[in-house]
Amino acid sequence: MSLPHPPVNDSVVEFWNVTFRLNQRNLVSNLNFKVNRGEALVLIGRSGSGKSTTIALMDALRIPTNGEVLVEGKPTTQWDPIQLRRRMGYVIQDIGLFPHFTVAKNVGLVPSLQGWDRDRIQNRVTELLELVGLEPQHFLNRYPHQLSGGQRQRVGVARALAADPPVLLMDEPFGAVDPITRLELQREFKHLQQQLGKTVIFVTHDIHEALRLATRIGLMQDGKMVLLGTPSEFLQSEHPEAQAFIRCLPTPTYNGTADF
Ligand SMILES: Nc1ncnc2c1ncn2[C@@H]1O[C@H](COP(=O)(O)OP(=O)(O)OP(=O)(O)O)[C@@H](O)[C@H]1O
Repeated sequence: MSLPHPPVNDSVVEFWNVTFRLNQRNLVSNLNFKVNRGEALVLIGRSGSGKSTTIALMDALRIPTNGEVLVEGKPTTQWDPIQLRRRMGYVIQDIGLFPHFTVAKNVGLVPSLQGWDRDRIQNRVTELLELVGLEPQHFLNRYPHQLSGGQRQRVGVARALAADPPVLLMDEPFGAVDPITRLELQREFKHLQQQLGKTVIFVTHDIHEALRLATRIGLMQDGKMVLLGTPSEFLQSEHPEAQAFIRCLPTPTYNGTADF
């Protein structure tokens, strides 16, 4: 009789007692949590609560003062930073598209840096634009300034997905668009995440967004993670900071599960 396999450690990112200190101040302290493969962990918190710092610790833009951040089981300090960042697509609010590159060139940038041949890049770019809902023939040759904010955000998501990284780090990626487009982007993003099975760490200070997108929500306050749980656990929490966010919801009966 064969023995059962040992349990597989399926955490993609792990924080072990992580503190990051700058100018004699802890920007985050004693963070302990794991992000499982395929989950969408949403970090929520007020401005300045440490969300972006937590993300920066994942791709070694910040190195812990104490403790360790493991990515795929290896401390970020032991990763080659370039290899590490190739494992992680990064999307930020102010998207950072190159203004003098067309959409096609922006989206195909990482694959071309990785030496893919031209046809493969072209196919990948077309596939990704379709995936994020931008008709390739209309958008391939446009420049970022010829796009709306929401279209730029989509190009940013396509670019982050281009080399098929297993992890996506998204820091307020839908911040700069009107609420209708934002809802549309959230909907498409959720669909994409489920379809592609990516592990996503997503930062927001919008409670609606957190409830819509998260498999789990991590609530940050003053550099600490004060709550980590599913959306329904979050909604049931009596933590004062969770309550403060819940009060921002339009009706007390909203349960975060409504279709959108
Ligand atoms: N380079 C820096 N030098 C000094 N303090 C910094 C620096 N970067 C961030 N901080 C401080 O660290 C704390 C956490 O910042 P962080 O950007 O992680 O917060 P956040 O939750 O992402 O905020 P926001 O929602 O406003 O983006 C804040 O008090 C911020 O002022």
